[in-house]
Amino acid sequence: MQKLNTAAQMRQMDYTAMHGKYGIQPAVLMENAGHAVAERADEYIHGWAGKDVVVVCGKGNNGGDGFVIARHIAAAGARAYVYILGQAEEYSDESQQHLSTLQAMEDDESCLLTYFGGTEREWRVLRQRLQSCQVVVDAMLGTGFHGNLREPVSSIVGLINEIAAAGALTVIAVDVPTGVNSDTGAVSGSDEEENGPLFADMTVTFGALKRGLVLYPGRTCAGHVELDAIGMPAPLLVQPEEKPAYLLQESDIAEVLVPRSPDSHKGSHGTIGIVTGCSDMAGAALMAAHGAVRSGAGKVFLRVPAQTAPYCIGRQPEIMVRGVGQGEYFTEADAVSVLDECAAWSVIAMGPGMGRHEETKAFVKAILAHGECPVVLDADALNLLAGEKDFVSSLDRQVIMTPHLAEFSRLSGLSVAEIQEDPFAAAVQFVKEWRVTLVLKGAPTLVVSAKTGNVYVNPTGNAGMACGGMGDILTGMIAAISARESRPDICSAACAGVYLHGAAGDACRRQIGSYGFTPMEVADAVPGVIRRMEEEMAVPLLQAPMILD
Ligand SMILES: NC(=O)C1=CN([C@@H]2O[C@H](COP(=O)(O)OP(=O)(O)OC[C@H]3O[C@@H](n4cnc5c(N)ncnc54)[C@H](O)[C@@H]3O)[C@@H](O)[C@H]2O)[C@@H](O)CC1
Ligand SMILES: [K+]
Repeated sequence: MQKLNTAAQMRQMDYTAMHGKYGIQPAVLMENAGHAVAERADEYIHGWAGKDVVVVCGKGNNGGDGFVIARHIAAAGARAYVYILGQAEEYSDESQQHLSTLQAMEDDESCLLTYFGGTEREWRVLRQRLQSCQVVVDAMLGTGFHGNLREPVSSIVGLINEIAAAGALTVIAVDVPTGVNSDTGAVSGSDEEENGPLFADMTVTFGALKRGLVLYPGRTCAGHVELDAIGMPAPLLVQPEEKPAYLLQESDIAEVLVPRSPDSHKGSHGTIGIVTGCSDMAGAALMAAHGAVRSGAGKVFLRVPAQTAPYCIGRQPEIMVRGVGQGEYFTEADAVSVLDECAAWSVIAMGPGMGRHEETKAFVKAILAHGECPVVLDADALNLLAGEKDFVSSLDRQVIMTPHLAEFSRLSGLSVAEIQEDPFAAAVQFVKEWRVTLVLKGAPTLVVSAKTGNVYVNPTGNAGMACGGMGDILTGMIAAISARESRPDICSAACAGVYLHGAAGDACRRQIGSYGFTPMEVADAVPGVIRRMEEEMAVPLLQAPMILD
């Protein structure tokens, strides 16, 4: 797992490294940061030697990193044109130290400094330099940026974007691309185009990933992201933050998908009860069930309203379908027969294609109020439960809710814009109030643990998955994974489901293309993704065969 830090958490980490017990000199940390960018970008740009490079240095410590970078790339054979946006005396001590080293190199043709005052001539020369150079290093603003870009940074960003879009200019961002809020991924100038963020090809970030690099729209500005520890003491790199957030990695998923016991039987791998559907949405119920089957469920029972059953029976032989009651949708009276059998189930999933009838709400509440096994709630079950915070938060069972943005808006009472402004904060607050594990589906999907409040961000998935039915598959997958033999923690099951679902979507995109792969194809790709993980990772997910041929 990779930590996803805020600017405040980074400031604290930097402060502890420098002024706490570790006592690293500020100029050394900055040296390491600048050196890391020069080193890591070297391969990306195919070597600094012989290249003309514009390094734009802002007034803060991000600019100080730029001074270090200029020295290193000059030593590697580049010619560095350094544009300095602050006055020497405005800089921090460590930045001034690195600036004076650069100033001492001024006689050397490899490093040319310009204190940028914004005269007409300076703008003209900057434009010409950007047009004729091969690489630009963005050391304007890092974690200190907030709000909308001010001049002259705003126009410099516009100029770089314009020239990079037109030609062969590679943009390397230092820590965070200028104009991206490192906490929320919000970008400058959402309303005024001329004030927008910098679009980098590569970002080298320091100490920990920043949330703004994985949340949209910031993520689209960052390009290829590399993380460098810049010599931070190891305990600081791994120590949990106060409100932790993490980016999921494949190795985290392997911990959930442990090997199947060789003597296991279908009962060991979970009995999944999918209770959902209504007459005009039988497909959603079937897709949820198929998601469970393809995730390795031992047994999958599908319970649908009686009039939906004819559309489901016989469609997929491994799914055991039964119609409940007599109607087109579930009503409270139907709950008795489901409650009778669900004592034997490992998990219940409800919601896909269930419809929003008031009588169905009473049904959902009756099922939730009785029994102990975990429940996965999606789609219409969520729509029906909007406004039922007190009921849900008082339930004595583990609940996973998997809303997309619009469903989450209905549930939380926040507008979509309010959620997008700071999705981490909205998701964490919701979990605190509703006492459920939350899977907030989107780009990217966030998982928030009911137990700890920790946030996990999923890196897999693609825009080809933005179509009806994908969420239904995910519901079945999470249900099946939570019922595995290893009985993973409910949040781990949600994370594994989300990660595998996205990875299966990525496999479909590679094989079929970005348009037109189906939810069923994504489910069908899941076993292959697990097999690939088994082959590529050190952790075996399946037992070695007893007879080798
Ligand atoms: N010791 C440390 O704290 C270290 C910091 N490092 C670098 O320092 C950066 C953080 O430094 P700072 O806290 O000085 O912050 P920045 O350098 O990111 O930005 C601070 C400057 O940005 C200006 N600013 C803020 N919002 C603006 C806007 N909307 N338009 C125009 N200007 C705006 C402020 O007035 C201030 O001058 C990190 O991103 C990283 O690159 C690294 O050198 C590693 C060590
Ligand atoms: K930057």
